[in-house]
Amino acid sequence: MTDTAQEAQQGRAGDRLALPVAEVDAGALRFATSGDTERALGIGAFHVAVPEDLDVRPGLEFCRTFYQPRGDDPTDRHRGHREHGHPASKLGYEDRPDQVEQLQLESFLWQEYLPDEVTAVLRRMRQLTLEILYGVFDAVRVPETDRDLITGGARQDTGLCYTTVNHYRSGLSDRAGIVEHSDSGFITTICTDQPGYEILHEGRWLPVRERPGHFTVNLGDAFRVLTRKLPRPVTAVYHRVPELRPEAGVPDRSSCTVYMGPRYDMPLYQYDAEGNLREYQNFRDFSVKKAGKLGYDFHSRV
Ligand SMILES: O=C(O)CCC(=O)C(=O)O
Ligand SMILES: [Fe+2]
Repeated sequence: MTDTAQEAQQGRAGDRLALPVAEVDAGALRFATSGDTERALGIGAFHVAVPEDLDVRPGLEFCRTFYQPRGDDPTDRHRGHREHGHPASKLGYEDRPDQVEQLQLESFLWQEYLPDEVTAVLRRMRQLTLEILYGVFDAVRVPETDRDLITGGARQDTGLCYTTVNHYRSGLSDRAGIVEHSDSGFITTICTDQPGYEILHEGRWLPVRERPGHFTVNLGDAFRVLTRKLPRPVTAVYHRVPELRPEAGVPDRSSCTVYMGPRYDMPLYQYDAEGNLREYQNFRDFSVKKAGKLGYDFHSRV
């Protein structure tokens, strides 16, 4: 095989990484081949087709308004989120040290704080994320009977599920778009409007090849810890967005995500080599330590 053909087969051509592709069909996650499943678990990231009847535009449009000052309309939920305070949330708005500014809201607060059409998009993304999570549990053979315990009840929405709405402020120079990190939970589904997402793959940072009409899905630390001693451990993908520069006529990069992980009052779990489930570490302790390593303050309200 030529080098180029080999690289294309491995999903690396022209120094862009082509991720494995899956779809959710009648609630079940399907990769094109079993080789794709293996690659997806090894990379810790893959693409999933956006369902045909899901229009993500209200989500992406909200990424372009949430940080704007609210006008005279006190009921406007599209704008004013920098100043809002979101008192019912333990997360809320954050001005990060990198280019990104973020609004993070738990799923039980979407209806209260977000425009209805944004809540509708996020709820569809949440359902899809749950189906993908269960598909990955199947792939690594996590027994059905353990899943409610491990996730804190992702199916009943009693685990931790939140959205992150990202605005990359291209006007801020000399800083990363979003600094390299792994996500802390089990899984994150990302909807974005522009390239920029990069993965650390075999020791090199590679931009991921865009696949229109697809979400990008990341596997996170909670999955890595859970499966570390199993025959098929999954990778918590290390990812980043490098500094973005302003371009005339091009809006700032946007993304909105749905994240699922353990609640902060729960343990992370891990299977031992015999396949027995053990408590590993309190998830809040794990998260505080990790934020410190990244140079972030951990959410002050959690
Ligand atoms: O904007 C992106 O593509 C990635 C965002 C991200 O990594 C995050 O919100 O954790
Ligand atoms: Fe991330």
